[in-house]
Amino acid sequence: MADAIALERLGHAYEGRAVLQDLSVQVPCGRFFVIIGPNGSGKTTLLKLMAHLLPLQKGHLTVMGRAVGRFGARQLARTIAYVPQSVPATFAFTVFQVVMMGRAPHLGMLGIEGAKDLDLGRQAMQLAGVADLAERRLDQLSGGERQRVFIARAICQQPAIMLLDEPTAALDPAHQVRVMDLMERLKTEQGITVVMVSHDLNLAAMYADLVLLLHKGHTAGLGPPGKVLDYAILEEVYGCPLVVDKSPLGDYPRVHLVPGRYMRTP
Ligand SMILES: Nc1ncnc2c1ncn2[C@@H]1O[C@H](COP(=O)(O)OP(=O)(O)OP(=O)(O)O)[C@@H](O)[C@H]1O
Repeated sequence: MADAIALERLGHAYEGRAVLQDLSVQVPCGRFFVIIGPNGSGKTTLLKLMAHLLPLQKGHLTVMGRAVGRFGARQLARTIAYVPQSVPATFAFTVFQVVMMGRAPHLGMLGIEGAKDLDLGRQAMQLAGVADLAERRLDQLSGGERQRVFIARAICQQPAIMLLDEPTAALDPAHQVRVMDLMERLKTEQGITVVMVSHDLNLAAMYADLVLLLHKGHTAGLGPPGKVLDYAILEEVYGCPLVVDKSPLGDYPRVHLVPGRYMRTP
């Protein structure tokens, strides 16, 4: 299977401080790929590099077999949709207007939306569960509602690859499952490649085909959840005790945090 994204010896530094080092990773087309790792391990930086929101400093990055720098902005926007970690609340547009921005790379010279574009916008709002908020302004929404609006915008963009930075962080359990199920459906029914940063190890366990565990800008684990979500690997990377057992729902690892009081010796 071709790779949706391939990194070769990728490195990145901010003001001379290296945050990603020598990363070589392939994301095969049509897979659900989840990036996990401690705070500051480089997950968002990696996702922004994949989206070409940060300039490539070191190494190679190809998207659908083509060097990322060789894409025009419009072409890249038709290929990749990016949902940021936090979205500005002070955005004086309505939900529907924001969702329709996802159509921009598909519109003609005059930028006029047709009936098909408007339908796709409404469908995307339905799928992300924000249809009833269509006429509300973004600054009148809760954090979780705003997050779902940006997911709707990404769906409306009809990309081949979805990059999502902690899309479930502000969501209640029902909306978390809804977003994860939706991404799984986009993968299964439309062959979309989903790359997601998450701190939720159990969501990663249940939905990911492949998990990348980052530690201080390096790969500490890469493979199916059953291989990467191993307690010894996780404890070493996160630096805290964890218990991993088997989910009652199926053949998935399940990760438990361990309260400090269980670690004290009597
Ligand atoms: N614009 C920036 N300028 C300087 N340093 C930055 C910048 N953005 C991120 N960093 C630093 O780079 C490192 C990696 O940051 P990044 O946001 O990629 O981590 P992360 O794994 O996504 O973290 P988190 O789980 O907390 O969201 C951190 O040490 C962070 O402080």
